[in-house]
Amino acid sequence: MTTTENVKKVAQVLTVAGSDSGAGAGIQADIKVCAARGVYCASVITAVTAQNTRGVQSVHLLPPDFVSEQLKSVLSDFDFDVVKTGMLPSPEIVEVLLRNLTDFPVRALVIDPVMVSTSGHVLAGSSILSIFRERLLPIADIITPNVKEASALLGGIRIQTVEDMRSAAKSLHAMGPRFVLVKGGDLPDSSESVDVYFDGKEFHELRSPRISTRNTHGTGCTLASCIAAELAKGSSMLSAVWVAKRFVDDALEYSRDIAIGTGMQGPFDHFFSLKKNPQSSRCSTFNPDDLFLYAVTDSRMNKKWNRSIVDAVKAAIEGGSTIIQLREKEAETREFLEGAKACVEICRSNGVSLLINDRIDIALACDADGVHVGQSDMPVDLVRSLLGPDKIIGVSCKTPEQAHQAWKDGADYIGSGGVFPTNTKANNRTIGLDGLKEVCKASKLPVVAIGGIGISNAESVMRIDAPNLKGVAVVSALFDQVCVLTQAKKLHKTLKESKMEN
Ligand SMILES: Nc1ncnc2c1ncn2[C@@H]1O[C@H](COP(=O)(O)OP(=O)(O)OP(=O)(O)O)[C@@H](O)[C@H]1O
Ligand SMILES: Cc1ncc(CO)c(N)n1
Ligand SMILES: [Mg+2]
Repeated sequence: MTTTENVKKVAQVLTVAGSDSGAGAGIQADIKVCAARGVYCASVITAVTAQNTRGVQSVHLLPPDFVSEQLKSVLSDFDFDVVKTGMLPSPEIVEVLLRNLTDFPVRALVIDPVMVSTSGHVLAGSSILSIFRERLLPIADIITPNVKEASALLGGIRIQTVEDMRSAAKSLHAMGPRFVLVKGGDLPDSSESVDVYFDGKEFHELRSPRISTRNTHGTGCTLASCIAAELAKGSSMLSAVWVAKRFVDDALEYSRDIAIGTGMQGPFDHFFSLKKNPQSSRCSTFNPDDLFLYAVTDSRMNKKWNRSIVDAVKAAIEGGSTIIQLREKEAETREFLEGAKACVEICRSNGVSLLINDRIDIALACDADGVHVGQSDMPVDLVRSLLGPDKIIGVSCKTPEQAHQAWKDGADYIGSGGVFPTNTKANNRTIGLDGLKEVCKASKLPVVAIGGIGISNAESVMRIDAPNLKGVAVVSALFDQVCVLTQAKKLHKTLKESKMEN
């Protein structure tokens, strides 16, 4: 027994699912995901499968009474934030789950309606459909069917396009869950992996390039468990879904070429973040491609155009900005913090990272994704020790020496400029395209160009032919304008066109 003093609450998930002896999917995947996301995971087993990378050889259902015993044991003892379900192989097992959830109400319920394994083996047959539709879906916070499962729940309709996925999500929402995510991992002929999210009013399409790998066994279980873990830590639903999508994406990318088992469907590594950068055991989720269209806010410009920081950020994101930096040189701390918190919420719901210029204290207080510092701000190694391994740190560099130091100190990217003269920063030396090229050549880190860049000259910057130049950062080109949205869209288009030419 513990006293109520000095107790530390740990986010807790309960997974109710089947065991996969190959450990790529099912209970084993769920526990690994939660551990990787810093969340405790208890497990109630509904069935045991004899399964490997070649397929499912055999399935053994646990007696419903024994599933009920397990549920009672943990639900009466633990304080779960979220219950997540995977394989629920019979109506009797769904029935005991429903009964236990009535006896021990939970805060959030994530339902992954597992029916068929990727290898084609039936894990839960059509006998579960009516109890799912009538009793389980109506109490779910989110359901995460793949296209085949969505089709089965809707009586066998055809789902072959993103448009079909949107209408399926809408029909499934009408069955009662608060949110629906139809996963498109198995959609035929697509260069992208697209999931469709519907909240009852709005749709979001979560897109990522399809990763070419055999190691996709367990993507569905992983996605749903990661959503559950993020919800348990207090995320909003859309932000949990985005984090989960990125987690699967990063895990697949990291595990693209690993070889476990001899079959067609290998497992992937859920602990990629511990291994990505062994020297420093960093587990950054930073994606250098996010530097593509980097929007930097400016308090003076917002004042001039009578715009709140929140409106500025919303418009920049809607126009295609891929990362946001708040640079509020003149704002009072209290006001800046309030604005920053609101912007963090907006950015999270859109899967866009938010950085704070210079102010480590604000970044910590609003739980921003990272900071950007200049050469005369706090040194990068000290920033890293204050922010910890997960946050993004960018640093401004004008010379190859500074670029090398930034890498040694543990920065994630470099902002290099001013490339062209600018009014935003007084007395700032311009390094020109040649200076930018030199920094890129010397840098082991990804680089974003900054300083006087806009629609008219963005192409010349992107053409310097440096593989680590990932994009441009802009201030006036977006925010010293009548319409931020229009300018962001135009600049995004220009950048995309120049990228395709390269
Ligand atoms: N090759 C891939 N590249 C990138 N993302 C992928 C790929 N395959 C699946 N995903 C993503 O993985 C997540 C799970 O989707 P998927 O449609 O594969 O679920 P599932 O069929 O339930 O998976 P499972 O194999 O566990 O049954 C989705 O976010 C999907 O977009
Ligand atoms: C036990 C189990 N649950 C879920 C899936 C779906 O990936 C699987 N293959 N095995
Ligand atoms: Mg699945």
